[in-house]
Amino acid sequence: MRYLSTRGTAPIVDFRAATLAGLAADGGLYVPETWPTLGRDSIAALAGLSYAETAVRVMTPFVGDALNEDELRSLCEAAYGRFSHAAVTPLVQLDHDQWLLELFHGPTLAFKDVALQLLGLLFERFLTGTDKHLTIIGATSGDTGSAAIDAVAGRAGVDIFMLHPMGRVSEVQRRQMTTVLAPNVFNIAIDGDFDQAQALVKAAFADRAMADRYALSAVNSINWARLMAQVVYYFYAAVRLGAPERAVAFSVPTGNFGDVFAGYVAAKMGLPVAKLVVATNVNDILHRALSAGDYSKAGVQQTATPSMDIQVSSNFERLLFDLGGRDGAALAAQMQGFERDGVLRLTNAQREGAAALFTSERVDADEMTMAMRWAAEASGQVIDPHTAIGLAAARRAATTVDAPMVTLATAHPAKFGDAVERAVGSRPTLPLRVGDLFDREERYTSLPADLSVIAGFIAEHATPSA
Ligand SMILES: Cc1ncc(COP(=O)(O)O)c(C=O)c1O
Ligand SMILES: N[C@@H](CCOP(=O)(O)O)C(=O)O
Repeated sequence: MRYLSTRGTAPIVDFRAATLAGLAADGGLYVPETWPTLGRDSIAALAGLSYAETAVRVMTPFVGDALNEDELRSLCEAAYGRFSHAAVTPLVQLDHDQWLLELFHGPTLAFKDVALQLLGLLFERFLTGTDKHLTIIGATSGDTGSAAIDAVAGRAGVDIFMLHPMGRVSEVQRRQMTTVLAPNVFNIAIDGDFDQAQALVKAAFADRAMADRYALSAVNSINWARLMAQVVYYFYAAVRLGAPERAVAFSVPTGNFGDVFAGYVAAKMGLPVAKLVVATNVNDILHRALSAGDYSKAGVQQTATPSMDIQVSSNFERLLFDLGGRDGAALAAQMQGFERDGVLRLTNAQREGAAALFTSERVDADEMTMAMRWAAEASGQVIDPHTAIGLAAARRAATTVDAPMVTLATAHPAKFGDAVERAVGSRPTLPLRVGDLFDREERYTSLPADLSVIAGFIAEHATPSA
């Protein structure tokens, strides 16, 4: 399998190179040259397989000859062996049509672990036997940071610099990052929002001298390997609910459009997906894009769902590229216009293509609270606020979708104890596995949202690549 850039001018690369690079040299995102498909028989044959084995079957076509099947299997077994639930991503039924897919049983209690546990191992595997040293630079609105840090802390050949927006993540999220004191982990609290953090990361990659000197790599969902690993749970869940005989719909609380784009990839691979519901909070750029073709920036509002307080959704570029006829030059012009003016109008082809599979819902704070209460009252499930945005959207969309509806439960409720307590009146307990989080020493550096300052900090602490 080979990977090309959405902006059309970077060299085409294999899976190993796409994983190690993260972002393509022309500023675009890597996508597979073609979408591999799994036929009905192959999908039916996933029934009853373990999560790790399902992952091997779904990911093998994307990995190509970068790993043989046994190597991929041993990485998957190691990655998913660290999850606290035997099913890795269990399904929970809420009522006749509504289900939750619990994606938070990994070490840092959010769906990011599903991909990042594997990505940490892929980095290690691809660096073994080389003298290359990777410098990971990432941006987080709360969950990617801790999952990425857990995946690479203490590993040889890798340093990680993680930017989070100061004061805009929950205390549990912050402590999960800042209490990891491994010498290769550098937490940076920037004076700005997540969009600024993400823009700084992309600007660092655009500085080709810096990117090459430090072998910059990405752990955000701009890295294709992240999305590839997230495709797996769509298959795993759908097969348990009757696929390929029965189509299944998914509601996905959305920020950077990575998780829901993985659902699009699953559909492209042949999984019968009845609908993908893109659920946003009041930071609704994706809802406006999908319902009215208007992808234009508005100021970011702080909400009880901090991980979704995003207005520039990186992976939307991948969708626009695929639906726009895979024309790198046209997409580059569209994205440059967006970067310049903060406005992008979808073409008719992009709008119609999106409408065939996606629908979108904007969910406000009251509806989020109602969804948390409904889950608690109807089925005794305490859900986190992000999941509640997805569930509120799922219940609205269910009136027009004739299929089982699965909401992706993206974080453990204890990560957002204050918001959960406000909604349902009791505070969820942190699982024992996070240990003495509130007693541990924290370490982070506060810096302005300024590339030259961030680059200076990296130059001071990172190891240049061989
Ligand atoms: C708990 C939670 N839910 C939902 C999202 C949104 O996912 P995505 O950015 O892949 O759209 C995030 C952040 O990415 C998150 O941390
Ligand atoms: N919500 C995310 C934002 C970054 O998303 P990613 O999936 O692109 O890494 C977070 O928790 O950091």
